[in-house]
Amino acid sequence: MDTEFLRTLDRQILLGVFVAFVAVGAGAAYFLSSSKKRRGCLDPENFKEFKLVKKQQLSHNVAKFIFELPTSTSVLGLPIGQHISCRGKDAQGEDVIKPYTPTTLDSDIGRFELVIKMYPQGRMSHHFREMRVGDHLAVKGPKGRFKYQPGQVRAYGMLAGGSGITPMFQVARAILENSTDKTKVHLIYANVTYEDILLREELESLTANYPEQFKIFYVLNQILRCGPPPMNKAMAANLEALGYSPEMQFQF
Ligand SMILES: Cc1cc2nc3c(=O)[nH]c(=O)nc-3n(C[C@H](O)[C@H](O)[C@H](O)COP(=O)(O)OP(=O)(O)OC[C@H]3O[C@@H](n4cnc5c(N)ncnc54)[C@H](O)[C@@H]3O)c2cc1C
Repeated sequence: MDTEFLRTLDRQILLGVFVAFVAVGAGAAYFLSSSKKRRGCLDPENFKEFKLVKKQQLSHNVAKFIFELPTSTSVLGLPIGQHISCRGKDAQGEDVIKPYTPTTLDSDIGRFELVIKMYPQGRMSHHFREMRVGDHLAVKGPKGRFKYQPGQVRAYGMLAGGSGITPMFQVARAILENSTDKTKVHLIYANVTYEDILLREELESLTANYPEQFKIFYVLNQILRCGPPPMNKAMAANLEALGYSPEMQFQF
């Protein structure tokens, strides 16, 4: 056989082997990095500390807390519809643990955010009020029974009051930002005053971006109720707990 032909063939084989190695290496690196990314930073058994890098006051009693993850490509690793347990100290210095739902998803890398409403007498509220940039928050998770599968239902009806909006926002965002998920979301969100509406801009931007899929109904000031007695009783108690005094409710 012609030696020139053989040399060309050798070069082609070598080039082929080299390209194959590069492709396999790149594939392995991608797989390792994405599986590492998917692993997340939470531990269901032990509290882990996350550094507060920004605290943004949104109103007199609501603030957004931004926590840093170990690297700029880390994800929290919280399944949709689940929450975390946060540990802090109350005004007496006693440990307190409460559930919170981040408003960020795993598509938000390197950080996670909490929007917290702080009540004057609240034990964990005290901890968040006192937190300063550079402090660490002890977090454990994931927690929760709700498991979301894209497209598992035709539509979700959601009922939220005050800070109860955070799990709804998390689920709604995950549905709407997934272009293959056509689930509709109808949210009724109750607050005492307009100023109390949490995540208002974020919710408005979801309604603007997904007008066919996401509908939100705000309820303010006065509630008109009608239903069977057990339902009326339960609604009255729940609404009062949300801050609607009996004068703000009317029962037909
Ligand atoms: C799954 C889940 C996710 C949650 N996610 C968030 C979140 O992302 N952001 C957030 O701010 N909260 C969230 N919460 C509520 C949170 O867990 C605490 O209940 C809240 O922060 C109050 O805790 P605290 O220790 O400060 O108050 P506590 O010491 O338990 O209560 C003290 C007083 O504060 C007032 N108070 C407490 N809670 C309420 C309330 N809901 N409405 C009106 N008055 C109240 C009452 O006067 C009460 O007597 C979530 C709750 C659940 C179950």
